[in-house]
Amino acid sequence: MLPLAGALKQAGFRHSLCTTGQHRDMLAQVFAAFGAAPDRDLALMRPGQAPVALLSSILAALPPVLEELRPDLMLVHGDTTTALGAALAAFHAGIPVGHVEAGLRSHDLTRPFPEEANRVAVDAIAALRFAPTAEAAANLAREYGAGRVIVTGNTAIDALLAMAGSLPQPPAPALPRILVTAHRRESFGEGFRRIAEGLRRVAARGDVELLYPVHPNPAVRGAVHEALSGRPGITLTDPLDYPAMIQAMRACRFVITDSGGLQEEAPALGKPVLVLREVTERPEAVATGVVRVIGTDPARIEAEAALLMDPGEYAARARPVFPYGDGRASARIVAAIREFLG
Ligand SMILES: CC(=O)N[C@@H]1[C@@H](OP(=O)(O)OP(=O)(O)OC[C@H]2O[C@@H](n3ccc(=O)[nH]c3=O)[C@H](O)[C@@H]2O)O[C@H](CO)[C@@H](O)[C@@H]1O
Repeated sequence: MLPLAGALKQAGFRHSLCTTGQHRDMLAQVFAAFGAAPDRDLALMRPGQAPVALLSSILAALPPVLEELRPDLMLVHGDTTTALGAALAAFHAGIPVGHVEAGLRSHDLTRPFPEEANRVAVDAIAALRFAPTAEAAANLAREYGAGRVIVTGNTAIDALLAMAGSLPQPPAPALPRILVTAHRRESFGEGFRRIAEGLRRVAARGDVELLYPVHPNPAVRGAVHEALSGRPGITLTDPLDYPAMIQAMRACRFVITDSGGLQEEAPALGKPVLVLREVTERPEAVATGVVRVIGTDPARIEAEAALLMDPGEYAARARPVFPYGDGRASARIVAAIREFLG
């Protein structure tokens, strides 16, 4: 959202940046990287808080803020519980909602959980739906008709290209590096055990190193450290700050992940992605061949990683593709907002 905030400011709109504090430790460094700061920090994150408890705190904390600020529009991004809570609170206050990253659908309400349901609910409420792709816009048109859907690209790609452009080319690692992230709720338990076994098999090749920045959610951290800590060829780290994450993507050979953002970012940086999910809401990069959805079967993870170690196969699948935006999403969103507010 920070590129969009910058574009709004430049266009002469007054805005107020409000954070709920969901993932607050990961948020501070993002603001720092963009030289920005929140205007309001609701500081609602509590240890061990389930998404539904966070949702109820947002619904309690936001109304007085909205009452005070009385905005003409509330903008939310993506599929977090924060986005859902903010959209609901704005809707109840009679404030129109603009949804950035609208229309993504895995078409399975339980995967990713709870994000798919969050997206559907936010889109239902939104007065303006900013779809990253034509396919996302088509999903919205099927559900709500074509009105108030604008294909803009994702502001996440604005952020990525701006930040990557300001960083030097990272040095090449000694051994080919595979960047790994996995933190989806629907993978907790058996899914993580299978993913860990797959990663151990990949590391056992001996000709690669795996770099895994581990999500701070205690349910993720515990399981990952127990399964993978101390394994040769596997480095577990704390989450990387955003510029370091971009450098890690640029320096790696390919990415293995269940994340959503990385399915957009890594292809824009020319890196193949193996997705540890059964379904994705981002089919566009899959269609280019740069991203492949492989599930969590350890043998499949091992085999797909082996394929990407093959020079010919790699050359065919490692190229920059930009299905999720050209870095100008914020400008398009600002133009649409200007028209909407009149
Ligand atoms: C279900 C799903 O697909 N939802 C996605 C979800 O994102 P997610 O939960 O899949 O999260 P990630 O994509 O992994 O990361 C987020 C960002 O943080 C960077 N990052 C990551 C690890 C690290 O150590 N250092 C970092 O800097 C990374 O590069 C990226 O920019 O929420 C977003 C908001 O609503 C949605 O837009 C998006 O649909």
